Amino acid sequence: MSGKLVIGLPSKGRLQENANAFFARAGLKVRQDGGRGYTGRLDGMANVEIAFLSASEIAGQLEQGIIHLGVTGEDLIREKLSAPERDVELLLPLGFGHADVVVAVPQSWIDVATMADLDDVALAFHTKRGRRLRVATKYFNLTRSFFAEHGLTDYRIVESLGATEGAPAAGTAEVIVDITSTGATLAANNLKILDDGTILKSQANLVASLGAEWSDAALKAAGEILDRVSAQARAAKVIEVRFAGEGDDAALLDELKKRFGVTLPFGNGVAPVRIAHCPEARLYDLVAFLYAEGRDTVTAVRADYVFEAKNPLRERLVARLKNGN
Ligand SMILES: Nc1ncnc2c1ncn2[C@@H]1O[C@H](COP(=O)(O)OP(=O)(O)OP(=O)(O)O)[C@@H](O)[C@H]1O
Ligand SMILES: O=P(O)(O)OC[C@H]1O[C@H](OP(=O)(O)OP(=O)(O)O)[C@H](O)[C@@H]1O
Ligand SMILES: [Mg+2]
Repeated sequence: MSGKLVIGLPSKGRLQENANAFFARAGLKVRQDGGRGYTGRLDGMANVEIAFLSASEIAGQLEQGIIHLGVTGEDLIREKLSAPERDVELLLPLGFGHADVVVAVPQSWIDVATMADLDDVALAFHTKRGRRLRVATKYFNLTRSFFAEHGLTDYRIVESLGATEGAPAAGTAEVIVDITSTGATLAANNLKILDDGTILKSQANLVASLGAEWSDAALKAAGEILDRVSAQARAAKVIEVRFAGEGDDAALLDELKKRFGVTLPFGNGVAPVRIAHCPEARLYDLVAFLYAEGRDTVTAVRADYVFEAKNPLRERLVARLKNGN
């Protein structure tokens, strides 16, 4: 290995578009080699290599330490890794790729609403038919552990790699475990989610491999990416407000902190320009207050980044790498 930071990104679809947008917000442009190649880079970061992979391959390569960082669904991390707590760190939920892994049964099963009801049905089914209730899924591990937590043992899994929601109507299974986002596919197949049948609320995460070879260059590149991401996220939450200072303004600044929830990123100094980061929802209240205080001009700018040397995200990665190996 070159010692570079290797990042696994989804190679297609909505996950890919959203992952690219996530890096772009942090000022990092994803470039695909040759336009459609399966490798790439981040503009301006010489020590980064990108591998375009399927979401499930990303989970596997994080486990094996082939890639350092990856963007993939939490569902795939929990399903494919034998010891996710030991082998990876979920650094940041990314706010896209939302999908719930759920247990669903035919809507016609009107007296089945909970996992306990399903347990009753499973026992009755076995007794009456002489065979066990079938659950169609590709989430073997999540299904086994969730069913075990609910004391449900009288079933068998039938592997389904696609069109899982069609299994009950096709007669290949009675129950399904699959992901749902809008619920349209379940509804179209006359299925309903059990009241306590949500196994996992998944979304895409930025995930770090703890078993990868972390060279100094790789760790430095990851640190810069995480700093940019944190700075952008912090900046997106506030608006920078400037107004004329009068005297040391200590009392006024204290009042701003109490009444408007602002932070004073550069402290209560004697500088004539006061800089306050105001929650967006409080901006006009703050401006009106400053007018009333005799500050005739207030400007509000959006900071592109609010960098902070102490970054819990980067520190957690470093701490996990120290402890985990
Ligand atoms: N509506 C959706 N359909 C499919 N996946 C979704 C949906 N919403 C979110 N996801 C998430 O996207 C990830 C799966 O992505 P994708 O289907 O590209 O990967 P894959 O399963 O490896 O590839 P393939 O579907 O080609 O086998 C999972 O983490 C899943 O939870
Ligand atoms: O709740 P919904 O919004 O209806 O989404 C859920 C469906 O979307 C996915 O399939 P997709 O069409 O992406 O095809 P895939 O199975 O090939 O990934 C998933 O496998 C579900 O079947
Ligand atoms: Mg898919």
